[in-house]
Amino acid sequence: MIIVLTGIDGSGKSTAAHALVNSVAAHGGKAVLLNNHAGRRTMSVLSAKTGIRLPKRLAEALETTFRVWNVLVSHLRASRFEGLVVMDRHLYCQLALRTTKGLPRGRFLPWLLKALPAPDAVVHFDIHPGEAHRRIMARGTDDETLEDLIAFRDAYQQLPEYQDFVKVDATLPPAELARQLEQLIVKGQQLPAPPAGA
Ligand SMILES: Cc1cn([C@H]2C[C@H](O)[C@@H](COP(=O)(O)OP(=O)(O)O)O2)c(=O)[nH]c1=O
Repeated sequence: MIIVLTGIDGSGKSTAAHALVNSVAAHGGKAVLLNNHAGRRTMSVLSAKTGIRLPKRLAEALETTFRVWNVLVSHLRASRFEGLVVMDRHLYCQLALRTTKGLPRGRFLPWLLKALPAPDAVVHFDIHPGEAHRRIMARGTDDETLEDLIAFRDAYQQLPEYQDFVKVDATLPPAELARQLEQLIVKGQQLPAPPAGA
């Protein structure tokens, strides 16, 4: 079973993904967490340190390359794993990021989404950008502006796939969020159909 977690930075995907995998393992189940990051945090830290800002298109092309590579490796690993696979981020995130940069979806990412095995569910962590921004500032490892987070949230909501995402309230206490995610897995058969073309 493959569960994909999406949502703007600071929405709590990584925290929930770790909690979910640990909880399944604690109950004797098999679960693995696969991270489909695009190197954005590393690039933003490098950019802040060096003062070098890559042109928008080049930065996006690099992110897409990292993202696609990680997604492909994750699906390869998932195909060899018997148990719950939790993917932290996926190609949907890149499609939303492209929108924030005024770029079209293009053909490649939608094609790849269709070609890859469909996740059993894409869970979207819904959060007010202001709260996500507060968390990112407290995390202190990277930097996102409130404006970028608002644009990212709006871009997710514009995705044609968004209507099929399973939305969860990301401001719930982590234990309650974990409980909801575990319920989703237990009731796997009752999950809504995966996003079209995913
Ligand atoms: C889930 C959660 C996370 N946090 C913190 C932990 C992290 O430092 C930060 C962001 O969480 P994180 O899980 O890293 O979010 P994402 O993977 O979506 O970027 O917020 C809270 O303060 N409260 C919460 O309820």
